[in-house]
Amino acid sequence: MLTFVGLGLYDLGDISVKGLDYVRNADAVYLEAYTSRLMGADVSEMEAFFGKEIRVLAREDVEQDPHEIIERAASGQVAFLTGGDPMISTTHADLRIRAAAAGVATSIIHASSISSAVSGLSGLQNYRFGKSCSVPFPARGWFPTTPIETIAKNLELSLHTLVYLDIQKDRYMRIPEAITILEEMAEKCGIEPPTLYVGIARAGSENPVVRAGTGAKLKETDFGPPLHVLVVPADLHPMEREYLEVFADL
Ligand SMILES: C[S@@+](CC[C@H](N)C(=O)[O-])C[C@H]1O[C@@H](n2cnc3c(N)ncnc32)[C@H](O)[C@@H]1O
Repeated sequence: MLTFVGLGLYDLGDISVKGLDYVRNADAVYLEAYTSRLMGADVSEMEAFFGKEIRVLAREDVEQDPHEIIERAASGQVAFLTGGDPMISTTHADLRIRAAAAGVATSIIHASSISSAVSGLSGLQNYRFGKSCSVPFPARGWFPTTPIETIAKNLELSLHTLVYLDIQKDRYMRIPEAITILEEMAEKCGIEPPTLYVGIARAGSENPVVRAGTGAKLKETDFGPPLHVLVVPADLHPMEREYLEVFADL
């Protein structure tokens, strides 16, 4: 059995009781740490908490060569851990399909996700979000503008945009850098940059920071350590505005 287990948003207290029980009884435990990270616990703390050795997976281990995971799941109980909910904004649908094709049973143990936490922290209504996008760290000769195009299309439809920020081996994109990149993308595409953002840091922790305002204001705001995420809101419903005034310093 291959079970996708969500770790939730921030630390070891965020896994469900069902998830914890499964991991503690698993024959093998893998951790996918490239689409999201549990910033409030490192791998050795997780190993001590679960009482299991954990193998940390690189993107290639999952997307190109998942045979080991599937083989072990064919003969035992395998836990595949992911930050947040395991099936939100990740590529794990492919792994589940491959396991099913190999005749291996699969299941999902869900957990809290950044995609729902943003609504609670910002007051922006869940049903008003359009397509989400991700801002990658620019690389030499590579500067895609799809994120700002997605935001522009959502704004035309009066929909909010959830903007995920890039995670690389040892670096995490932060809100001020993401806003600067979005502004450069807007200039490159000849469109107006967004006039309002909501920045959220460390959702799920005891001290998440949530601030709403212009790009200039948020670039000057100290959001503290990662993970960070952004929302570009469309026109605000009066209740959404009031919530941002009360809880996000709008
Ligand atoms: C691709 S998404 C993966 C989402 C994850 N599977 C989930 O359900 O929460 C990862 C991105 O979401 C954002 N993110 C995830 N957890 C976060 C948190 N606790 N606080 C702020 N941003 C977070 C970051 O921008 C991060 O790069």
